Amino acid sequence: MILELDCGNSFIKWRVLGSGGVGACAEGVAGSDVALIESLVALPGLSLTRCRLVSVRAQEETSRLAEALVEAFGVAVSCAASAREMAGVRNGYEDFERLGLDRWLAMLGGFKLASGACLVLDFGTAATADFIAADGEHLGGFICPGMPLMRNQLRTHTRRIRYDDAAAERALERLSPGRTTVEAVERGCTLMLRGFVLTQLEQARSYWGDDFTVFLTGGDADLVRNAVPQARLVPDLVFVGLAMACPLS
Ligand SMILES: Nc1ncnc2c1ncn2[C@@H]1O[C@H](COP(=O)(O)OP(=O)(O)OP(=O)(O)O)[C@@H](O)[C@H]1O
Ligand SMILES: CC(C)(CO)[C@@H](O)C(=O)NCCC(=O)O
Ligand SMILES: [K+]
Repeated sequence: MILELDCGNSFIKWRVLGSGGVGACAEGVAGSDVALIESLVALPGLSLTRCRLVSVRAQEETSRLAEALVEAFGVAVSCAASAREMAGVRNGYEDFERLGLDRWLAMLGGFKLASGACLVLDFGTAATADFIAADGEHLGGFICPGMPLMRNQLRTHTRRIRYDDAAAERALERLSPGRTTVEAVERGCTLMLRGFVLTQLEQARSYWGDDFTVFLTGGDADLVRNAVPQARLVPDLVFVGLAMACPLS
């Protein structure tokens, strides 16, 4: 069994691939290293042979997690690393090592699935967009605050914006102008994300006409889904790229 981890800024997304190969036999989202290991230990019949991970966290934090995994499960851990070029995609950053590894892997996965020009949109702690041309050249991308950051900035820097998660979820059943604070904030931030998406689409059309694939990924991809009906929602796009960047032979 192979353990795969996507260590984002807020959560660790994990899944265990069975020896048969197709599909995950377990998966989840953990808020910390300790919570991750607890969830894994609780899995009946877990017998890990390998582990591969991608992290956008600090080097020391990532090493600490890798060591904890070695200690808990005795597995070798392989970490995705930056590259100038891989699987036909050329990293477009001036300094290729500065490009977030989650973005890089999602790009590798997207380009493989599209076999052509693609726009990769990821909605996590940050919202990101990356443009990959049909010849594999990465034209660059954009980074904005994602839903959790927008919402928390408003909560932190105002006195009268306060509400709980359940109210936030209810508020998103519609996107008409809010008549309560929670509706106004949740719908307003959602429309910001949708506006971001529409602007990226315009830019992609100016490069490639209609000849490109849009990918949506990340925990908040559902919030913008209706704005791009033609998009492919691929929640595990980073994992698709992770398998390409860390093949386990
Ligand atoms: N099962 C889930 N567990 C945790 N968050 C979820 C889940 N489903 C949707 N979300 C939402 O996804 C968002 C977090 O996105 P995601 O997990 O893709 O990224 P992240 O780890 O926070 O950050 P990064 O962008 O660095 O990967 C949060 O706003 C959260 O509300
Ligand atoms: C932008 C995030 C936070 C998205 O998870 C991550 O990819 C990251 O930390 N990137 C480094 C900065 C960059 O990509 O330019
Ligand atoms: K991410």
